[in-house]
Amino acid sequence: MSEQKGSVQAYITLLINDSYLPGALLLAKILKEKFQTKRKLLILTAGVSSEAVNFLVESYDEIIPIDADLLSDTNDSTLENLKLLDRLDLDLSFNKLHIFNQTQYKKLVYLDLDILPLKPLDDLFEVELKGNEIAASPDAGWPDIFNSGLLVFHPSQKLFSELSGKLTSPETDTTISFDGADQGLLNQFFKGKWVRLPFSYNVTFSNHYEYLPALNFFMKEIRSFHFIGSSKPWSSFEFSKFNQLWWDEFNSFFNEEQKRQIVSLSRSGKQQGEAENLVIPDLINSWNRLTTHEDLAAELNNKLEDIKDDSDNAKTEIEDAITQVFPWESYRNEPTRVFPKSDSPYF
Ligand SMILES: O=c1ccn([C@@H]2O[C@H](COP(=O)(O)OP(=O)(O)O[C@H]3O[C@H](CO)[C@@H](O)[C@H](O)[C@H]3O)[C@@H](O)[C@H]2O)c(=O)[nH]1
Ligand SMILES: [Mn+2]
Repeated sequence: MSEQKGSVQAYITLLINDSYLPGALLLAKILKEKFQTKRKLLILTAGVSSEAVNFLVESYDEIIPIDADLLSDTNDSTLENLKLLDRLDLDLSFNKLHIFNQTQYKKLVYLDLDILPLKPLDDLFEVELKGNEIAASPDAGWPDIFNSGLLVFHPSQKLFSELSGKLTSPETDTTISFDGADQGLLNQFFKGKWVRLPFSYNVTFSNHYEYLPALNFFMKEIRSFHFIGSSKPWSSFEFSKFNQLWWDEFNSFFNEEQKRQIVSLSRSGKQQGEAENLVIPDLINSWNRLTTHEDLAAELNNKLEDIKDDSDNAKTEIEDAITQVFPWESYRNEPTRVFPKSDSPYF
């Protein structure tokens, strides 16, 4: 990879309040320190506290403030769709459109802050795009569309104005965004211009539906996990082996004092809409407690003790969680390239 290439290509992400700060800091650590990327890391910010910015400057090469009001002009139909999705917090997600306006770079890889890379992602910059094509992985919820948490694209003034123009256009119905957020808008806008990346680059999964045999079989291929949904690993102390994977990484990069500060900032960060209801009063205490596998095992054992009735299912579930040894280590092997070769079996 030449120096010149590195200077016109960058990773970009978005932070629109302090509540996603833990994700922003971990993502940067993983890309820079764990996977040693030479690409620059950019972060678009709006409504972020100065304390949070102090943390960001240590990890990101450029902090680019954006005008959050520019694109938050959501109409009634947008809000109706967000209600249907039960994600009123995504009202601000149209700010993601600002990534298309960063024309000082030729090619960008956008990552959501709830993405945990498990392998290097630099080969995404090699994806070939013609004209205004966009590369992304299919969404687990509806695989005929792409998930907008990981995107490869060429920024352009024309693209940005066309996309932002959609938000203020007189078409106020679902022809703009079928889900009321950026994913719907981008899928409708880039219809026919989507370069389909393997699912393994952006594994969107749900705690309610896991296709475990596939997960086991394709484990070594997984490049990143995406913690979609309103509950993020840093905002929940629910046990899941996936959340634990995020915490293991977070704990490996930050000391107790840093964690306390980052988590406190995140907790006091403004939450949007119904997300406020998800704030659990003693979350910080739980975070502080549940920071190692041993703590987690102890916590689960306590829960097990607490189960007095004979609710066998719940008991089995927790026992499984304690004993299940998930072969995470095998994720850490070197990845095999699966694109841009079009004869790849994963296309
Ligand atoms: O309070 C917030 C909310 C969002 N974000 C940023 O916006 C991104 C998108 O929000 P997220 O909670 O990650 O959305 P998802 O749960 O991943 O939901 C899906 O739907 C969203 C709306 O279409 C898309 O933006 C996502 O890529 C898609 O995965 C985040 O990663 C952050 O970068 C913040 O900084 N603060
Ligand atoms: Mn996301």
